[in-house]
Amino acid sequence: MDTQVKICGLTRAGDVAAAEQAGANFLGFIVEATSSRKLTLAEAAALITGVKAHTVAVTVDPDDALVDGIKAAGFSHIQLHGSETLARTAEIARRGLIVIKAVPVASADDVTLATEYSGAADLLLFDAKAPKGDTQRGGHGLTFDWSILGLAPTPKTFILAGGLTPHNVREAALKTRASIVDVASGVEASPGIKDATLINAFMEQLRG
Ligand SMILES: O=C(O)c1ccccc1N[C@@H]1O[C@H](COP(=O)(O)O)[C@@H](O)[C@H]1O
Repeated sequence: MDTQVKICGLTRAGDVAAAEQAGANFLGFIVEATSSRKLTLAEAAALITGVKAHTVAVTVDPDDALVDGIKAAGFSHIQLHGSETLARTAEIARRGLIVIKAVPVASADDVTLATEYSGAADLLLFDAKAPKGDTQRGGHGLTFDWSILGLAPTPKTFILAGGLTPHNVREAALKTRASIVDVASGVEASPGIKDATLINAFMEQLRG
């Protein structure tokens, strides 16, 4: 299976090395957001030095200064995991980063709505909805009903996130035909602290 992998919420150099060694294609860092995995931009920038995989700065409603800082720091991608409008997403894309727009999914309508972002963002990421009242916008380890993605047209290339683990990643990839699968909590010992054994198991299970 040639599904690509994004390992997200990295906070330590050793975990970055373990993810790269395991063959992750995208490495994600939560920047300046309400998160148990959050880093300052300077901390995240230090972690991507020498990294060969695509580097993703995960943000929630970033302002222009943060977007420009992320570009200047050398990240290839920015992930928008907040309430960015279509216009704001297009505006951010014009600032020169590859844009991933995250969309919470609970119904076919959410998928239909998400595809409106296809023209503005380079990639769509489907994630589970955050629990009500939780200020952290992602990384909850919650899955959503993957069959929903079959109820509305999806782009040919998209990212599947939300509660993926070594135990369910193969089934998720087969059922959704996602081009990229994304994991944060499913390969962790605790928030932001990855477990190399789980990272390797995730890759092995996906590859079958
Ligand atoms: O992980 C976080 O702390 C986070 C905070 C704010 C926005 C997004 C965040 N994470 C993203 O959520 C998905 C799903 O995480 P999980 O695998 O269910 O734990 C993750 O891949 C990040 O892109």
